[in-house]
Amino acid sequence: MNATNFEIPAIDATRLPGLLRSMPKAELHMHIEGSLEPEMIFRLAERNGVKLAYASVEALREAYAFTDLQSFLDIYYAGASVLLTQQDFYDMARAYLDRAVADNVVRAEMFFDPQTHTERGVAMATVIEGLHRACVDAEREQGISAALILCFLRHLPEEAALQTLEDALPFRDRFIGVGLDSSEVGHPPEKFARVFARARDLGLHLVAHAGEEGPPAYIWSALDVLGVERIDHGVQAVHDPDLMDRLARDRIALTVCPLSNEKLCVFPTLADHNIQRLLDAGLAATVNSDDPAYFGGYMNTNFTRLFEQVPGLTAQHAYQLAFNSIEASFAAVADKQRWQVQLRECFERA
Ligand code: HPA
Ligand SMILES: [Zn+2]
Repeated sequence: MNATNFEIPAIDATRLPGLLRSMPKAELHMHIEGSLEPEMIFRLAERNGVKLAYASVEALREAYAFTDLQSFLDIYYAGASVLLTQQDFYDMARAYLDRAVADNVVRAEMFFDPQTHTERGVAMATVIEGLHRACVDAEREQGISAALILCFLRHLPEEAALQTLEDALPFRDRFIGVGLDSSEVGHPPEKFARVFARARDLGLHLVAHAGEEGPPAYIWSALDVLGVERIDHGVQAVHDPDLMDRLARDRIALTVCPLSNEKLCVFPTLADHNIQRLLDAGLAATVNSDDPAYFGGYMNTNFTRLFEQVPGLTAQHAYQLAFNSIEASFAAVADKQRWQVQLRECFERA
């Protein structure tokens, strides 16, 4: 099914990797703390006098052998412990936005986890002002449109999320929405009903991780209890035909993360990924990098490896994925229309 009404011209398969790289795209699911490369972790640890549990960049990288979400999160939170000053948050976000620009990402909506930092004594202002300044400078100097989404850690109580939202309100104009991340199983979306209701009253966009490792029921409650506009991951939806119908009917975007799913063993191999099934059922699936420094690649690596490994994916799917990402972004309508024109021209030229 094609929700764009644009049948792309016949494209030689050898041109597909180049197209995947050059097409304009939006990244809607990436955790800025997950863009900390081992080299930067060591540089910041030295700058801030933080002691690391690993002797070298190589030793740290070797520890990136994950069996599930929790095995990753343990290392991810340890890596984030080197972030202390506003400059640290700025440097991390500028480095990611540089990589995004190189991958022809025209819009980046970046998750950040304030509780990971405020629990260590870092001020909310330090986190948000550093990240925000990076967005402003990247936009001005490189033309990328960048925005922030504040995520609550779901393994912590809802009271902590409510307090985090209140603490962030002096910076209300610095982020566009709220999300829900960290350990999924055992922490269903409905645990956060009150804080999402409060965020909605504040006019914030709402998203949540659901159906990464957790069951379809978590996707239903993210939609019907939290009222989210997009589902982060959502790949477990295929186990519930009624849910598939609902997601297709309402064009609820799924922000799918192929290399993340491979590294966290959500699918046995990348070739087993169900993204083609999602797209062919008319769901607004998108491709994203999640935690690019930990999972083996940024946006274009996610696209090119996915299309190398999943045999049925075509140029029409590539167009649909990029179209969906722009459509599902929270950017201004005029910007979205401009990027969709650029996308179409990119395929017409190919
Ligand atoms: O993939 C993820 N899932 C849940 N929480 C996360 N925090 C960073 N990455 C992830
Ligand atoms: Zn994620």
